[in-house]
Amino acid sequence: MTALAPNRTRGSFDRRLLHRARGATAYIGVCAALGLVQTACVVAGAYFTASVVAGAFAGGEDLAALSPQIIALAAVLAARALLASVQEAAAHRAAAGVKSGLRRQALEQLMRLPSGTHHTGEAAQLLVRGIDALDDYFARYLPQLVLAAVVPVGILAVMLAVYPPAALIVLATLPLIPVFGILIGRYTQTRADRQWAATSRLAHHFADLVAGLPTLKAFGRAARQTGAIEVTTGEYRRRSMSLLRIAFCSALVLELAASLSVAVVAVTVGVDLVHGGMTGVLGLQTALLVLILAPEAYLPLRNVGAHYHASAEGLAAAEKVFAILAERPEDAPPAPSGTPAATGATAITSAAHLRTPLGRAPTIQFRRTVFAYPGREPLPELSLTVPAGQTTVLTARSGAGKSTLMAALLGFRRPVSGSISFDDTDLTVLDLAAVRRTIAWLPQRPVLIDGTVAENVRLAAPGDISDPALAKAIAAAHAPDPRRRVAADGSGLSAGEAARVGLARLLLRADLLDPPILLLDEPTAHLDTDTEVAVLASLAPYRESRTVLIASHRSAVRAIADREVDW
Ligand SMILES: Nc1ncnc2c1ncn2[C@@H]1O[C@H](COP(=O)(O)OP(=O)(O)OP(=O)(O)O)[C@@H](O)[C@H]1O
Repeated sequence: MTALAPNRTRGSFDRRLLHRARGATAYIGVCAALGLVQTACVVAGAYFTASVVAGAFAGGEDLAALSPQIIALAAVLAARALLASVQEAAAHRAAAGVKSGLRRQALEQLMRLPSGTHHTGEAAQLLVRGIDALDDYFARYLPQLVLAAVVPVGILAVMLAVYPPAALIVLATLPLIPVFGILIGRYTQTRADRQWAATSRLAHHFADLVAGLPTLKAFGRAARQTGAIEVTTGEYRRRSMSLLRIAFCSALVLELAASLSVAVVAVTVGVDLVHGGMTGVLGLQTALLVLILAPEAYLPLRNVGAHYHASAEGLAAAEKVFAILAERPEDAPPAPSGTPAATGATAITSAAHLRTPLGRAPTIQFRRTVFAYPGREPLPELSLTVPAGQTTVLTARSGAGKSTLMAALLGFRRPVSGSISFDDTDLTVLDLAAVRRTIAWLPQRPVLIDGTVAENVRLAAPGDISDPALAKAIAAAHAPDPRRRVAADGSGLSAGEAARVGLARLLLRADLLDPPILLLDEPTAHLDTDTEVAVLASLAPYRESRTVLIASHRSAVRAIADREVDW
């Protein structure tokens, strides 16, 4: 699992997040509008507070005389509270929209990518916890970013109008906050990276340890892992504490810079008051207004820094999602318009098309096809014909590429050279979704979900599946009791039972969708001879008039072959 390290290169405002999601741009508009109203509220609140205090202390006004200002102040405070809740609601709406958009796009892309490209656990963590972390980005960080742009400008304008020296002091000291923030950020960058790496190592270590616990126990090595865990968690603790120290120091520095700046404003205002630069009720009111406004000018900038750290994980997750979205799927999109696939002239574009009026299943041809996995020697070149309507058994040695070949027919793998064709139409110009609908596939290790055997078999085809159809497939495959519970890791079933659940799925798919191609990868590898014979007998009617490709070394399977292929 890779750590979700914060985005270091693109800064904290990722336009792609806004472009990718409907409603997010509107949300920024809402934030800007609310920011303006909030600025007005800050200024109005300061004004009314100053006038009430100055009126009461310097002007000697009583409660009745001051009540209009007090009511106005209460209204301003209520408006601020209302704005905050509107802001919160808008933020959650926007975040929900962006998150579901990102999840949908990432899921679609993951389904287009070859299986195994991404670690399942990592992808699940990214799409669930990682993307959820964007809440902080939308609900806290972005609004503060907008406020940081609007509030100081509004306050400076008011200060410039009522007391220019304070405006100049704030103008001169305000940039210190982002400058200090950036300097501290740079300093913490490497440490934060190391912290993310340590978190990742710890997560890996734990996951591996738990998965391997039975083996470790069997070999009497479980106790020794305690030391290893101590080392990893110790490193994690040290790095966390060091990062926390920096976080506290950084907050202190920003706080100090803001406080000193406000103190300079306060001293200037105070000196002016003492030396008679500001006199009377109006003088005190102006002084108070400036003193109340000064910290408000620094506040949004300080908050931006604080909320950036909170939203870093969400940003990092978004970055990883964008990396996935940028990956080029091996199953490239269908051919551009004008090509045979697009016009439908010669292409296989639907299951119905494959079921030709002759009821003929396609001939599949691999011509000088070479497959290669990253970092591995390419597999040997292969030319092979799988004749229409016949059963071909692949008997090549283990590791020769039989499963790879089946994955390629489903579009999960692409040859680096050579071609694959269905009835002389190249796979690359076919609509992959349509091709997949024409195939029923039993992988070597059928994927299982948490649930009952029946629920697992029902994955064969979309839509409602009748109980009799389900029962027929389960019986034909000699699968276990449909009510039995299965875990996603296959526990609850033996390897042979799991294989028969996969076979029941294939048979059900064949019954419901009538695909003209069957691919079976080691269908009887874990079965005893009697069950194997029974299962192969059940398969016999399904093989008729279909192009069937089976990978197996078993003699009972080889006995049903019209053709055997080795390489
Ligand atoms: N995801 C992968 N990454 C790297 N190499 C892989 C991957 N999948 C398969 N290979 C390699 O490609 C080769 C062919 O694998 P494949 O599973 O297609 O063989 P096979 O003929 O089906 O083997 P078996 O009979 O043992 O199932 C093997 O050397 C295997 O190690």
